[in-house]
Amino acid sequence: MTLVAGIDSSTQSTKVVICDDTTGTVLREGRAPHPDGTVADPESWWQALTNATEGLLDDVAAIGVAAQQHGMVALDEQGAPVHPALLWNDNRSAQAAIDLTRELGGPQACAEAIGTVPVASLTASKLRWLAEHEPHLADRVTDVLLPHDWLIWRLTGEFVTDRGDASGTGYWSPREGRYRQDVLATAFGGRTPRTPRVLAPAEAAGRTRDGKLVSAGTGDNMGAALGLDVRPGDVVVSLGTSGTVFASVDKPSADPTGQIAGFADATGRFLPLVCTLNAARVLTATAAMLGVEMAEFDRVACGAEPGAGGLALLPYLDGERTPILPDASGTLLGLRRDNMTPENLARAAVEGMLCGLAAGVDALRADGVEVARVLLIGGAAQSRAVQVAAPLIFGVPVTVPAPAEYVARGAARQAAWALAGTAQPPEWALPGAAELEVVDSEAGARIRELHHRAFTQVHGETA
Ligand SMILES: Nc1ncnc2c1ncn2[C@@H]1O[C@H](COP(=O)(O)OP(=O)(O)O)[C@@H](O)[C@H]1O
Ligand SMILES: O=C(CO)[C@@H](O)[C@H](O)COP(=O)(O)O
Repeated sequence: MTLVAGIDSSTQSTKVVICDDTTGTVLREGRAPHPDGTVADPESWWQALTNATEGLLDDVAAIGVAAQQHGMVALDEQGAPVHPALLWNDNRSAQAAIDLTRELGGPQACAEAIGTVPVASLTASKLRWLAEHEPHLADRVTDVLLPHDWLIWRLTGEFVTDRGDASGTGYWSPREGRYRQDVLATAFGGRTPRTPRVLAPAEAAGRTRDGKLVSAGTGDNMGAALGLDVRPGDVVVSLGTSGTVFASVDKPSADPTGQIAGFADATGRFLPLVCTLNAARVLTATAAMLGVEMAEFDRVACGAEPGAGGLALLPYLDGERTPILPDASGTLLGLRRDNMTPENLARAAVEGMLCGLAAGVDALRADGVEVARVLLIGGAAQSRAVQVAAPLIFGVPVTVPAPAEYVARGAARQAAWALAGTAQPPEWALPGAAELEVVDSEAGARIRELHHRAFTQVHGETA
């Protein structure tokens, strides 16, 4: 049996799976936490990767790495970061995104050029922030990498990336399949640092010092799409640190409203994606406020009726990316003496988080994406309260794949693909799944309406 490793270096932790390359069966797993925060020393990812893979890689033939998207790793001539990496969830670049959008000719021109209207998360916005606020550091930058590119560089010594992660920079065009040096120069005050070579989906990045093949790697959402083998009609909702909604399609998106980021995927297709800043941590923060563990939180939330007695939580605890409200905070509306219970509050947290993602499903549908079912993954997909509320709020059948690290599985599948050198990735059967049917679509519609009214009341119709 040949073994392949998949590594997911996401916001909160690094996860590793060791799989059989022909079936995808997971034989061993590892994980290690990342420090909290919206900036990071890339060395902390390397340390976590080293800890999470300890003793797991000896008999592995190939390695794939998927990581959190967009993070700005700006290196000097010696290969040292000139500034701690600014992560996707760091909002200091919000004004830079607005300025960059204007300089590039407005939202429509941006969507056409780079597939996405810049928001604070994009690497291009972060480079603009660096150029404006730390010009002496910007002058020293020779290479700009993303988190997965940096890890691949540490593993192989090569400066390479893939089209999936490149499409999240804001200076690589999914439609044209090439870097837009003009956009990079505009973002970075006329500077044009080197960018990593974009590999084909099954191309290898290189080898580790001890001879293991390393595949191109990709962004974590592209990794999940590969790990789930997403098909037409499937829309994935991932409830990790971020909440993401995405699908695999054959044409690039160009949404001038800025809701949908028109990314590329890791197979040669496209991955329109809506991303919220507030997902699993809305639940953990609410649980902490109620003074309960997550298992108890689920029990409490399931004790409330759909609609949480009229409570609506707009869960913008870390600001928000979609809708574009980087400076927002959370709002709880509808409190009365008779509905002010822990049960309703817990349920409102679940419903508020899911309503933001349901708006993302609507946006993809409006963009022409077929929505036959939602595939629910990520840490918070394991919450029973989430599983109860999700079919109501999404209004379509929800499939919860067996608990697994799907980003890491996608990275492992890419490694197996690079090893095989075949035209298509290996067929890996998915482990079992729970199917959740919509039981009361009227209750779901009422919850969506409650949140829409709450949103309009606080942020206006067009925010
Ligand atoms: N049963 C659960 N209910 C709610 N949240 C959960 C549950 N299990 C894990 N989580 C949360 O999921 C998050 C981790 O999800 P994950 O998809 O691994 O995130 P990321 O990939 O962004 O690091 C953590 O915030 C964790 O607290
Ligand atoms: O910025 C995005 C997508 O555009 C995020 O989805 C990041 O890629 C972080 O992912 P998680 O750590 O939440 O999985």
